[in-house]
Amino acid sequence: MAVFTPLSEAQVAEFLAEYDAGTLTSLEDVAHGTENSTFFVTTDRREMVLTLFEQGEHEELPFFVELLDFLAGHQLPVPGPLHDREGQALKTLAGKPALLFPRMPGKWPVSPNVAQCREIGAALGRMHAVSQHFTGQRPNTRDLHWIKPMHHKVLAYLSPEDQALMADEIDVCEDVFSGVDLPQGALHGDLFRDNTLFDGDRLGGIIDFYNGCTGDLIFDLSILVNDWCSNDDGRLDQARYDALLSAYLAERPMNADERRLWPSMLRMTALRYWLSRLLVVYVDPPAHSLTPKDPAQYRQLLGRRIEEGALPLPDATQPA
Ligand SMILES: Nc1ncnc2c1ncn2[C@@H]1O[C@H](COP(=O)(O)OP(=O)(O)O)[C@@H](O)[C@H]1O
Ligand SMILES: N[C@@H](CCOP(=O)(O)O)C(=O)O
Repeated sequence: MAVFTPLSEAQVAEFLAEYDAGTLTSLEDVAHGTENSTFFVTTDRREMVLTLFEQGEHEELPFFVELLDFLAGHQLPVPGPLHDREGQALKTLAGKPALLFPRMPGKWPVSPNVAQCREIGAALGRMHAVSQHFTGQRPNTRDLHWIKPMHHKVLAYLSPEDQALMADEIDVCEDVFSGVDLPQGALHGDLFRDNTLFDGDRLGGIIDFYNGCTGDLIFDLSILVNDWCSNDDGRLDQARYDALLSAYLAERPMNADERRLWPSMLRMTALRYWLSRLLVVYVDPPAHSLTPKDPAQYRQLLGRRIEEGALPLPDATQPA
């Protein structure tokens, strides 16, 4: 997808004059944004990314700014938004809410290797160790409170077996998670490979925090593991799984409840993406022409997590 709101160099030069970020030397549309208009902006001093918010909940943007400010302030590899000379990060450009970010190096890892899994596991562990102290609040908009009512919208499109699987999984989740208080903190909320940038095996940055929220830390970790450590057939790759989790646990050990509920959380977030992808395909397709992500991939992943059963966690004291 391309840019939805085109910008001229003159518009961006005038916008940049409000920051202490140098003089515009080049402006480039970013072709592969999916929801917002994104531009690479280069000045005589630095490289940046300009985002115009085209959709979504604009009233949520101050939360994302606060979260990114907090994480960047703790030296995590995230693009902390630039603030203008008045101290404002969230601005308006071409009538749209706008944020300017530092440009992080690298590209997203299509087939992540063990070293990259170790790196992202450690980064999320460090992020969660500090994000437990973040004081902002935004409830998780994709947890069981969302899954349960939304699943009714897709049942009609599923085979009888899949209808039963979805309903049974929701019952299992309600049963195992009820009455348990898992460690909380700020979450990325969608830490797929394509929301990271790697320069070789070095993590350049974690981007796209627009699913950011507060909630169960292992919700975030299980999204990461399902996407980064599954093979094409949905089975977990043991080496990537061990590397990612050992690195995470070395930064933020899990408590007993988290260890016990870990296999259930992997299943719940597989269900979450099976459902969100089904909703995109059948119920609420995007206005613009995007190829929807395949729900069947996460249906398969859920089946694999069920087959795998009580997955052991690696010992954080043993380097993978
Ligand atoms: N801070 C950044 N540094 C480098 N590249 C970025 C940064 N932010 C976004 N990008 C690039 O722009 C693309 C689109 O950004 P993203 O925030 O994911 O938009 P969308 O929500 O529209 O998909 C990303 O895939 C990435 O290539
Ligand atoms: N990474 C997701 C896409 C974003 O999901 P959403 O539910 O927050 O819209 C995927 O691979 O499905």
